[in-house]
Amino acid sequence: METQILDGKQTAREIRSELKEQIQDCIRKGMPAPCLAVILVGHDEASKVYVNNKEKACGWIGMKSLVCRMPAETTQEELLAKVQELNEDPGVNGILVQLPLPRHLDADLVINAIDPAKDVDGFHPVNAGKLSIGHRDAFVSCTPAGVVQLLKRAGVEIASKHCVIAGRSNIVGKPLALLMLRENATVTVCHSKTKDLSELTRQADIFIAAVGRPKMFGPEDIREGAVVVDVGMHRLEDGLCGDVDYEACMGRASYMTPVPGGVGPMTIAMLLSNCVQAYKAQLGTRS
Ligand SMILES: Nc1nc2c(c(=O)[nH]1)N[C@@H](CN(C=O)c1ccc(C(=O)N[C@@H](CCC(=O)O)C(=O)O)cc1)CN2
Repeated sequence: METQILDGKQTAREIRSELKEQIQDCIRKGMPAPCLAVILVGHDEASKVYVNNKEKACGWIGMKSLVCRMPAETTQEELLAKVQELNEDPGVNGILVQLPLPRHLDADLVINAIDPAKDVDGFHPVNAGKLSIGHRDAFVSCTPAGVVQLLKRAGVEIASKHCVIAGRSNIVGKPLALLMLRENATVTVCHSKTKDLSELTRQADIFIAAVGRPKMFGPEDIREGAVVVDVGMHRLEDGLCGDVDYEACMGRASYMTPVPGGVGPMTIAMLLSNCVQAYKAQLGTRS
């Protein structure tokens, strides 16, 4: 079987150009450029790469970015004070705190402190709760939103399909299950306590791997012709890979996302989209 690549880089490029147009329209009408504030605490190397990618992406679409780099020793109080300062800054439309935080910091406490109207990661309980009851004005977390956009823009049918998600994290697995339900898929969520995991993944029309274990899934775990989406991101000695053995599944899956170049760039594209959504909503309340 020929496997079609779900090209996240190209799709993210298309989304960025749509957002750039929207921002230029707003600026032509006299509105200020939108601004995304990113807080990076400590020196996690991968986080530095991701924050740099976010900063670059903002520049590409005409969005301002404010990167607050804070030392690893930052206290909970100092971090909460920074979040509050950004909440109160009318020039800041979106706020995110890059995860993971250093171990001594409570991420939930920090996320709860972000104004839900500026929570462009979609992690705040208000936004997560709104998603769970179908409110469409909530910010949806970027990776799940990116997966759905990648599938829809590639013309992959989701409605009535059996979608199996391996992984139940708060930032990917759980919101992704809700989004796929919203798209009328039949959703199965697997996790570390699931028995006969392979029996379930082989039943999937759409299999989404989000377990955080390099190359955990191979051709024996997917049905011939399944759509395979790999949310994993691992830096091994021979380069980046995902949760799926990409080369081994080539020729068995009908569609597959590469790592890198699949879900990752879509995560950033959807972050930009959320920030433009926040910007427009805030301008609407101010006009
Ligand atoms: N506050 C947040 N923290 C984290 C999030 C998030 O959504 N919000 N998600 C991940 C990291 N992440 C975004 O921050 C992220 C990971 C990977 C990529 C990406 O574009 N990957 C590229 C390869 C990049 C490289 O060269 O290493 C790809 O897959 O092609 C973007 C964003 C955890 N933290």
